[in-house]
Amino acid sequence: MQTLTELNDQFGIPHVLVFAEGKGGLLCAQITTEACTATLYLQGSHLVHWQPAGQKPVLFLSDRSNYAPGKAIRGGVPVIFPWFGARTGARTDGPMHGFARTQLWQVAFAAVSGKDLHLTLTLGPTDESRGLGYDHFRVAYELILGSTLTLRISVVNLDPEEHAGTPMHFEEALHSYLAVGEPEHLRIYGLGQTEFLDKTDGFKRKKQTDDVLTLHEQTDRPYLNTTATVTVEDPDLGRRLVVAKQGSKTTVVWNPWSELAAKMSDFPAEGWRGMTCIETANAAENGITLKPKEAHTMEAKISVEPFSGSATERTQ
Ligand SMILES: O=P(O)(O)OC[C@H]1O[C@@H](O)[C@H](O)[C@@H](O)[C@@H]1O
Repeated sequence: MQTLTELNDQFGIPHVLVFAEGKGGLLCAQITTEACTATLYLQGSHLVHWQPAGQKPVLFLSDRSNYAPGKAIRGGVPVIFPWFGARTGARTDGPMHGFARTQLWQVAFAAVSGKDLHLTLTLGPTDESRGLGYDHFRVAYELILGSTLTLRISVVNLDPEEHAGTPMHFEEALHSYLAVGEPEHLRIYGLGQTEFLDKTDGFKRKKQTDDVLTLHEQTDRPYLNTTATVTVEDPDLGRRLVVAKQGSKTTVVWNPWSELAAKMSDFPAEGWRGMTCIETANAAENGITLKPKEAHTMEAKISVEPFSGSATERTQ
């Protein structure tokens, strides 16, 4: 495990990148650049805060979140790997949404380029992952923190047997919790004519026929086979959040709404009114299979634009 002293000696950048003890004694990186402020916990490589200069925070973070070894943080951008949701298939053991979000990641690189901080963390096999059957892999997670946020996750199958080795199958998600106004006022563009699994209705496969998605109840939808940029118009906060992506064919829209929120011990009862997740993912039939030595990269880019319209002004 990298100690605080080692982290600050090797990667610290005065006034820009400081490693410190965060909530629950967990190690975190505190970031202040000309363009933004941000906080990332090394457990889970979990970005919990990103705020471009002159903007309100872009990521929702639950004020009832756990901060403890082995427990997932609620909010920010959990890194989901190597399965999405409950594990399915030949083995069904292991935690919901995989082990990556509760493992301690290693800091591998930090540098300022222009107004952005580039930060890379890596995760390799651990006792827990080996016990769950993941022995030969490495994940690199590169964050570019500035006036926009770029999150890039690369996975390589390191099976030593190049030809006779085992293909590695996985799912992944950058589970971004967007901080928004009243969810019913949002207009979400980019998912028209796209099929999704409705997890609130027994995983039934359905199709969104409208160009714009509005939310009125608990929503839990992996949209499949889509590479589209998603735009969230938020009249309450007067901004448009744009989630663009590469190497991703699944987009998940999740809002627990009142009933599920009330059942979540780490979520404020009214928290669902200030968040909606737009997740950049490869899940279900879009899961990735890598031959030995193969790698795959998925990227999400989140940006903020001003928006002065009302919730009902635009129909695209
Ligand atoms: O409570 P967790 O494990 O962080 O998951 C939160 C939600 O994450 C979403 O991505 C899933 O589609 C939902 O089904 C799930 O409830």
